[in-house]
Amino acid sequence: MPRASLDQGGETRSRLLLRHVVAAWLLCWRAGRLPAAGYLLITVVSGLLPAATTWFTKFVVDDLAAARTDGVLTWAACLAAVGLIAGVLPHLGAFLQNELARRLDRLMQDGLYSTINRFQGLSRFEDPEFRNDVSMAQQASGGAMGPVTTGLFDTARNAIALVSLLGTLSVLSPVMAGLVTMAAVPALIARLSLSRRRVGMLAGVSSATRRQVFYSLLMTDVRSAKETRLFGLGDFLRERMLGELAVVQAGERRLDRREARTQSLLAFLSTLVAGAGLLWAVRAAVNGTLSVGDVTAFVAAVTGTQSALAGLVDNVAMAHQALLVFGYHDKVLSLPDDLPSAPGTASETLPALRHGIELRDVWFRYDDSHPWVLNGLDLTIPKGSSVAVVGLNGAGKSTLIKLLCRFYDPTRGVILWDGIDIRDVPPQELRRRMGVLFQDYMCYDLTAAENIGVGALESMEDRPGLKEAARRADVDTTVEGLPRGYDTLLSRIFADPADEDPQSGVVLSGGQWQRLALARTLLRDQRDLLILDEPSAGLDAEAEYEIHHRLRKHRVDRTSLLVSHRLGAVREAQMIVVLEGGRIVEQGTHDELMVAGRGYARLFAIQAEGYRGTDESAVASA
Ligand SMILES: Nc1ncnc2c1ncn2[C@@H]1O[C@H](COP(=O)(O)OP(=O)(O)OP(=O)(O)O)[C@@H](O)[C@H]1O
Repeated sequence: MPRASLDQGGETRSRLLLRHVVAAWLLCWRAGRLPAAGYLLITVVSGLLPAATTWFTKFVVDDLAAARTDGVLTWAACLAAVGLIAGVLPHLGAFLQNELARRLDRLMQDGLYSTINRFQGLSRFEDPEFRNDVSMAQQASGGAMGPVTTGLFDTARNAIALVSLLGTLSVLSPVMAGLVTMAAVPALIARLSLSRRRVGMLAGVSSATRRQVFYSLLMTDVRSAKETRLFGLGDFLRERMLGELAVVQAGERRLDRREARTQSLLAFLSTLVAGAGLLWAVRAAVNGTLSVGDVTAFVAAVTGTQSALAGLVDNVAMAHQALLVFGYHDKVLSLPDDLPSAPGTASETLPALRHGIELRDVWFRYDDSHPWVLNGLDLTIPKGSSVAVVGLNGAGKSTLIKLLCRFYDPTRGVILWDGIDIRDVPPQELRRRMGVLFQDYMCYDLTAAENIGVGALESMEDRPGLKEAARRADVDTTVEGLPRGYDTLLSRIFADPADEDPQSGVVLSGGQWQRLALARTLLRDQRDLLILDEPSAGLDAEAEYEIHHRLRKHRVDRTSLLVSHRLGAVREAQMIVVLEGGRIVEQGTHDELMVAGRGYARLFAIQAEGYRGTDESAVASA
């Protein structure tokens, strides 16, 4: 089983666990001082109750046996009061416990997702180990964290109960106290080992769990529903999901079997010790060494001690397990930044672009085991110029954009912004200066206004600004025509079922979504660099012409980078760059490239011919 011990930076397992205990308690305290203090108080009082019950019972029984009537009622009243407290405290405790768990849950989720948001690159999100760690950390943020709060508090309560009961038992029989304690040691060791195995198993099946979720999402998500139905993938996906579930359950079953064996053995051992103790106590009472009250107290103390010890072992094991899971949360939270700046060079801000952006001998591959995607790329994008990048599928166009946005750092070479290495400024600073439309843009299940507004959160409430961006992307009339205009929810899955207006959730067409995504980008049009990756792929011919016409006007005097397979759309660019196999193979204006008569001219002729008809001679002549 992989990485159950979670040794980070060579730290020993016990030190790591101790650090997690301290971190969990501090977190718990931060989450809610009042419920934590209240629960702690209840824990201490509840811990003392079993011993108090034992002693008060002994006094009542002894007084009754000796026919002493003067104090017996007081002892009985004390016993009743203890019973009353014991009856009420668990409910109060449960409320505080739930409240604490809720607050802790919120704090942990906040921490986890703030950390995830802190990672500015994309590589971590493509790393299966990171995904597994996050999925384990998500478990720590949910209900599974209960044992760290309740487990640790309950451990304290059971420890208090145990100490007081052991005190009682050792007064009556030190040998028995030792025996009962010793019998708990193997139980503790076995349970700790089981909890370690369980977390190891959970981590080991984490990929299978993620795949199981993936298959089940494919069966329920509206976006995949078309293909799953058209291709009849339902049974295929269901079987795959069940296959992954079987892997997860096989791991659980193996562990449950081992747990059942171990627990039965331990239960047998503790019953044996209790039975032997009972025989000894009854014999001692017959011999007159113990009173009747002593026997009652002895039996109660043995049972109480055993159950407190079992509870303690249980709590320690559960807390141990939860702490191991918490370790993943801690691990994710302590991950360093994924795109660190070179030491001593970092600058907090990036000035506005004055001269241009230069890619100097940029080499890039997604992973050491992957082939090179960019092979020593040299490209200058002068300020105020419009540059177009064209090339066949897989040539590296989108990768180039991802590098410009600093989602990855070049494996070799540099990208300079007015001579500043972009690795020396925070990625957020760089992105603040850009407007980008990705090829695989997002369609948010939000309102139309929000779908545009997410492009620049500070403009979310600026309705005229949103409308202007929509107008430039030629989508304002479409949005105005929606049942609730800009406030129409662009999703049917989150529409309120109680809402009587059947139009409250609307689904846009592919081209309308694309224009909305373009509006989102144009909301940032005052930024220094505008990047458009296939901005018109989903548009009809008329709309494409219209959008490109608008964009051309819009890009005048703005620094822009346009990626498109439609060569008619890029011909106005001041510089066209042809990428092939991660290298620039041609560069120039449309006219220059046509005169050169190489790959660009050939592709242009093929596309032009496609629009004109099938006159092969035109293609051949190009
Ligand atoms: N996240 C990734 N991890 C690993 N390889 C990737 C990743 N993204 C892209 N690639 C690989 O990098 C190469 C270039 O991909 P890229 O998306 O940059 O091409 P493109 O020129 O934009 O293609 P298209 O015209 O099809 O959009 C491809 O071989 C692709 O398989």
